[in-house]
Amino acid sequence: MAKIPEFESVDLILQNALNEDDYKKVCQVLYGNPTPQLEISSTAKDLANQYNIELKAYSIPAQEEQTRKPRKVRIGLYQHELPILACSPISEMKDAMQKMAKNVIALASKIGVNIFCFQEAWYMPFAFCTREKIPWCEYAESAENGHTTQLLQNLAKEYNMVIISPILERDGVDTLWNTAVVIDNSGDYLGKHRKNHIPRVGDFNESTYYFEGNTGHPVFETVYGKIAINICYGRHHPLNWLAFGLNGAEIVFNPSATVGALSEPLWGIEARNAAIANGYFTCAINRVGTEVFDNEFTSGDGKPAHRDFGHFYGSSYVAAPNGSRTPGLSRTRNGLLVTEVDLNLCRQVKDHWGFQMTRRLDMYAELLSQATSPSYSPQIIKKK
Ligand SMILES: NC(=O)NCCC(=O)O
Repeated sequence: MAKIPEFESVDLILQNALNEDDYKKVCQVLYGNPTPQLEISSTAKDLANQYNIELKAYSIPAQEEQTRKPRKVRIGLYQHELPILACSPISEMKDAMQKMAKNVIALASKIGVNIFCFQEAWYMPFAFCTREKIPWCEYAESAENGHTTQLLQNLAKEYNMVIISPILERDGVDTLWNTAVVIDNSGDYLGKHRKNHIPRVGDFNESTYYFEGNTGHPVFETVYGKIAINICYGRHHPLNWLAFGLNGAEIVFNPSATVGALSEPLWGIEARNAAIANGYFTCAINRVGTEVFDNEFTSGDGKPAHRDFGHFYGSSYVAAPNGSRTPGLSRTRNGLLVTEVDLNLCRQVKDHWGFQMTRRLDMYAELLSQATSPSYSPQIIKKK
């Protein structure tokens, strides 16, 4: 049966269906305060066209303050499909990915990006659905000094950019992890975070490849702000988001790989809700395209075996603590989303809403510690 072509974006459907005035009203309700477009130079536009990258740039402003200067930071999120076939030789895939990384980071630098983040396991096919170990485990690298980290260290230094690189990590005793490496703007390795929550749902059963992370909820202090990474499936866990907030994050990145049939209705909600609840910016980045493998696999759901996972729907976006968000990138194309945020907005929203002041952590801490006990009995009141 012929596949129905993927539509480009909900945004485009709305824009085409509504007149300008109605579109503005709908956006005000759906997206919150407007996120004005940033000007992009013709050099950057030409480069984006040459690389076939959708390029969008917005700003999320804050109010001017009397006692603090604005803290403007440009965030770059890059979503992409595989540049060559999923089952191509690993060295060819890595070469193609490295070339792509060099191009897109050079492009990001032309728009003044300060912090750049790739999607989950960005330099490889998302092959965990196959449950085959060979060759996919061969993609794993050292977080501290693997080839990918080394390449990005050079680029970070060249462009004075903090780079977040989500990889498949192989540690010194051959344990694999799903890890985000943080490289600072001078090109130094700053640290890493390992994915805390591993999905076991349908084809997203990654548990045979790597363990639940053991790095807690680190926040990385960079010259551009305090940043953290909540990798993919962790976005379904509100306490995971909370923990990064407790440690002082101002921007939390959610590098992901997820498909439409599974999660698309949740996509626009979860990272945005986390921004509102925790008083920080969130950046949701998803893969694009359909990755086809040589060998068939099943999903353990009684349906026929298949060779692809489904369509990774892109739609990367940035959400602010006041609930406003940028439009999403396309569902079908490689894209670079640049968003200029003023980090002062975090405290302004905290002062306005008082969510942090009113949150009763002590009450929840007590409940959570009781709920982790095997003798926990839920507090239910019944009619006698
Ligand atoms: N990579 C990954 O964690 N995918 C899970 C799918 C989802 O959470 O939407």
